[in-house]
Amino acid sequence: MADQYAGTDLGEQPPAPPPLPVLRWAEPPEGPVVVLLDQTRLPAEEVETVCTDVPALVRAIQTLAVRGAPLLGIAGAYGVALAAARGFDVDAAATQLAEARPTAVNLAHGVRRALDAHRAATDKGATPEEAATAALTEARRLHTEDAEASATMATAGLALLDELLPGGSHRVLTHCNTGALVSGGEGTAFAVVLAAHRAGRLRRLWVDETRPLMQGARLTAYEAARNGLPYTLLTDNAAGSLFAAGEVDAVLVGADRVTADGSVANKIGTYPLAVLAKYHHVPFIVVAPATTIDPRTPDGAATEIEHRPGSEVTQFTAPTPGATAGTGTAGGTPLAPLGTQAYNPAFDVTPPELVTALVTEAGVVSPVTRGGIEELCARSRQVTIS
Ligand SMILES: CSC[C@H]1O[C@H](OP(=O)(O)O)[C@H](O)[C@@H]1O
Repeated sequence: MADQYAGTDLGEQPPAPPPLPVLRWAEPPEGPVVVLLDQTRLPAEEVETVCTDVPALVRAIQTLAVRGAPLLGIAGAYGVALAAARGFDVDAAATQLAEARPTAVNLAHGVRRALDAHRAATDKGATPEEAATAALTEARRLHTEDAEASATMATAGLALLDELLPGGSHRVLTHCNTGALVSGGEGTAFAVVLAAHRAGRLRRLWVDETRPLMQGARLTAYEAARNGLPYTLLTDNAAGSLFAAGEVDAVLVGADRVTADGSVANKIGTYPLAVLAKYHHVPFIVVAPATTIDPRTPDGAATEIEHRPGSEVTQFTAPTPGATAGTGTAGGTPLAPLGTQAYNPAFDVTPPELVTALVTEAGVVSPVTRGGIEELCARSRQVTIS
């Protein structure tokens, strides 16, 4: 392929960048808050949003100011801690947080962990302050666990890439954003890409722009640039031609929910990549922490897929405080005639038979089967308990 696509040349490799302040708990004099990097403003601006109550955090989740399955779980847990610390109705807060977005099971999981910690403390006679502290401690534990899971998955994922693609440096295609912006650590699939880069085995990262909210163009390219990766952006509809040209060695994506049979719900546009990978005999690898596995949802058909406003498809909205790109708020630039109806599912489902391997911190499953999922769940409970 013509060398004009040889990857964004960043010249001298910059030193590893400081960690992104993606989400943190703070206790200023006026009371505890959850502070998050507003992802709707990236890459143009690095702006923090301070959430002083649960409705503000719910809005941040719904507008994707904070997003990405593992980080949604962490945000949900801190949201319960925030409600408890500020004397709000904790049960009502937990319901509002868990229902803010339906597909990423991590959100409900994180809310549940903090809520259970709060209830357990209360049941043991803890004061409201002590119960609030218990919820915060659990949120912090989940935050740390996710960072550790990210590092484990990065190592396991790179070992798998080296096993599947011996002897070379890898050309990886990824979809949406799965880096530090979705994680307590360096991410899921993107953490594997980072590990390959640091090991000198990333030849190129192909970055799907990921319509309509452009998580790839806005966020993955931002993380790739700040880490000095050789990356090339492409429109989603250009991916097929890359496979046809033999330019993709592996596909690495994240997940929002892995069901009991191994079906993978992930950003819309993932399923077509899995079909392309199958047709072109390219490994299709899903990287997700065990908190993304949901054994209670039997299969992909039972997975609730979030449908978002059609205006995200029919309009472009320049990043403004609290507005999701394309939400049709004042000032949106029409990309279609006004009144155009748009189909806008935020996720699709990839059946397990199209997944080469599922990489988690509890182990790698390949092929992806119901039994393999059950084994991961059993192992992750052991990991959690230990
Ligand atoms: C590995 S979690 C990242 C996951 O979340 C994204 O969805 P969204 O940006 O709507 O939160 C997408 O599905 C990514 O794969």
